[in-house]
This record gives sequence, C-alpha cells and structure tokens, in this order.
Amino acid sequence: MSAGQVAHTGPLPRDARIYVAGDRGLVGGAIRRRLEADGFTNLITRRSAELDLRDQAAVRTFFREERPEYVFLAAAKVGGILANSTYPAQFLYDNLMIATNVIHAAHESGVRKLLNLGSSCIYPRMAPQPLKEEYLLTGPLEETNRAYAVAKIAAIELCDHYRAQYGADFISGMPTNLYGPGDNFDLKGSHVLPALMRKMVEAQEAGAAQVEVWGSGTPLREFLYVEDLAEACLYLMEQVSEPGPINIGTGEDLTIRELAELIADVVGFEGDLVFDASKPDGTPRKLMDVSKLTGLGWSARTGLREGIERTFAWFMQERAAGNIRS
Ligand SMILES: NC(=O)C1=CN([C@@H]2O[C@H](COP(=O)(O)OP(=O)(O)OC[C@H]3O[C@@H](n4cnc5c(N)ncnc54)[C@H](OP(=O)(O)O)[C@@H]3O)[C@@H](O)[C@H]2O)C=CC1
Ligand SMILES: C[C@H]1O[C@H](OP(=O)(O)OP(=O)(O)OC[C@H]2O[C@@H](n3cnc4c(=O)[nH]c(N)nc43)[C@H](O)[C@@H]2O)[C@@H](O)[C@@H](O)C1=O
Repeated sequence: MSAGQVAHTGPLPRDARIYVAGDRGLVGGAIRRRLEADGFTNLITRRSAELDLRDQAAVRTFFREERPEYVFLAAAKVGGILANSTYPAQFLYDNLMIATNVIHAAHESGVRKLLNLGSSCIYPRMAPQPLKEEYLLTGPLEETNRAYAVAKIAAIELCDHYRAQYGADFISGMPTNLYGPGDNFDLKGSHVLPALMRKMVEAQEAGAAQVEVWGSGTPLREFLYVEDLAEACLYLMEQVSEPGPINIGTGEDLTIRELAELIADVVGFEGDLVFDASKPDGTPRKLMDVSKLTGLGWSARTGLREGIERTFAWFMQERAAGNIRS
C-alpha cells in the first residue's frame, strides 16, 4: 500500500480480530461492552498484569502472536487534576511508552486500522472557545496536566506520521471529560464527577452537613457519557479515516459549581458545598467544538442529568456489592 492510500471505512466484519487495549478501564470497558452488544465475536483483551504495554518486547510478541486486525487504544495512565499534577513523570513516561509501543507494533504487524484516544487537554490553556481541532500546538498547555498532554500529542503525531510515511490507517479521537459506569471513584486519583458523587453519598450516610469541592467552582467543563463515547469510537473506526485529532463531546459545558449542584440533586444531598481554594482550578474552560464529528454524522445522545442518574444507579449497586475501584 502506498502512502496516502489508507482509508479503511465501512462496517467491521463481526468476526474481525479486535484488540481493545485497556478494557478494564472506564473507556475500554464501555467499548468492549458496545462491541459485544453489537455481536462482535473475536475480541482480544489483556489486563496490565498480563501485558504491560510499557514493555516493548512484550507488546511486539503479543501483536505477532495475536495478529489483531483492528485496535482501540484505550489503555493509558489516567487521573484527575491532583493525580496529574502529583505524578507528572509517570503520566509522561507511561503514556509515551504505551502509545509508542502499541502504535509501532500495530504498524509492524499490519493492523488494518487503529483508533488512538487522546483528551481535550491537548489544546492550549488559553485557546479560543470552543476548541477547534486546528488549535493544536498553537500555544502553551495547562500546567497541571502538561506532562500527560505532551504524551497525548505525541501519540497523535505518531498516528499522523505513520499514516504519511507508511500508509497506516491510524486515527485519533479526542474525548472531552468522561464519566459513567466503570469510572474511578478513588478520591485521590479520580476526576471531578465521580469524586463529588462519592463524597456526597458518604456525607449523606455520615450525616455530614457539608461536602468539599476543590478550587473556586468557576472552571467550566464539558462531560460526555462513556456509553456515547463508545458508540462514537465504533463510528470513527467504521466511518472515518483522516489525520489529526477529531473532537468527541457534547458541545455544552457548565461550571463546577453547577455540576456539584446537579449531582447533589440526583444523589439527594442537601448539605452545603464548601469550596477549597487551596486546590487547583486547572484550565478555566475547555469546551469542544464538535462540528467536525457532527458533520461526519455522529452526535451525543445522553443528557447530563440522565447520564449522572445512570452512573449513580451503577455506583450504588456496585458499591453494595463491594466492587468499587478505590
Ligand atoms: N476518563 C476521562 O475523563 C477521559 C479519558 N480519556 C482517554 O481515554 C482513555 C482511557 O481512559 P480511562 O478509561 O478513563 O482510564 P482508566 O484508568 O479507567 O483505564 C485505563 C486502562 O488502561 C490500562 N493500563 C494502564 N496502564 C497500563 C499498562 N502499563 N499496560 C497495560 N494496560 C494499562 C488499565 O489496565 P488494568 O486495569 O488492567 O490495570 C486500564 O484498563 C485514555 O487514553 C484517556 O486519555 C480522554 C478524555 C477523558
Ligand atoms: C479529563 C481531564 O481530566 C483532568 O483535567 P480536569 O478537567 O482539570 O480534571 P478534574 O476532573 O480532576 O477536575 C475538574 C475540575 O473540578 C474541580 N474539582 C472540584 N472538586 C473536585 C474533586 O473532588 N476531585 C477532582 N478531581 N476535581 C475536583 C477541579 O479542581 C477542577 O477545577 C486532567 O487529568 C486532564 O489531563 C484530562 O484529560
């Protein structure tokens, strides 16, 4: 195949060999469930304890032996604002190694198509809003997640250069902040939505009158339900073949204070919200411009309240069963 002749679009065969990297996580789990529900019969998965994707030799052997035809790259070192700013070396190293090893091995072993997942934090901190794909690399990054963002930008570059030089059909989706069943509820490592949900449930049970919300409450964030994201990933894999990031979001945002109030309403927490200004706010706003993806034919369907209600139901059920990650 010559460079540039790289488009693999159209429905994936139901018996295609598909590797979902990171299938025990929030995103990979939702992608695996989506594929199973759609009748895909030949899914390949590995836990990190079985295959450490930072290990180049192990990754190369895995791809040689398993010969996946399609790859959803949803394995990464991931966390909220505190984890990102406390462990920048690990966020940079792990994510560079995972992306480099998987993308290179996918190329070497002849993978037909790969979807690389990044994040909205790749865009400059003070980029105009909403964030268009073309704003990539036009200004300085947000300090609290610069290490993670640099690794995610490197992964986009790998996909684009392997496409240009080798004709590899590797594409990159950039989701906004995600939430849903399977999320990380560990208060030190998690993102804001699961953190506030857990804090409010625990405050209610303890009869506490207040819950602590980090920062000023004024930053704006956009939230996409992870089952919508999984649908978008399959859509991209089947319908889209082009270089550069493709934003995946809802195109709507709200303040952290508004988010906290909405979660309190769903959970039934009636106490006070106390804002801890000693904790970082992070990026003031990162609203995705999703017109590229909507123009290609996909848009999100789950409203924020509905998504939070479903996540809350899942959280309470899994918590009762002792299955919550923390
Ligand atoms: N959560 C969010 O809000 C957002 C996430 N994303 C992107 O989505 C992708 C997935 O994130 P998410 O599902 O939230 O993350 P999770 O932390 O929920 O899951 C991460 C997954 O990666 C696997 N993993 C981590 N390190 C390694 C390793 N060294 N070797 C093999 N597997 C490893 C884990 O495997 P195991 O469990 O077996 O250890 C786990 O299955 C990431 O690329 C992230 O950037 C983008 C935007 C927002
Ligand atoms: C997905 C995305 O996720 C991260 O970026 P972030 O959007 O800043 O992430 P966050 O969800 O942790 O915080 C959002 C906002 O919410 C506030 N906040 C209030 N109270 C809590 C709280 O209890 N926990 C957390 N985590 N945040 C809280 C917090 O102070 C901040 O203002 C990066 O990892 C980045 O790399 C990335 O890709």
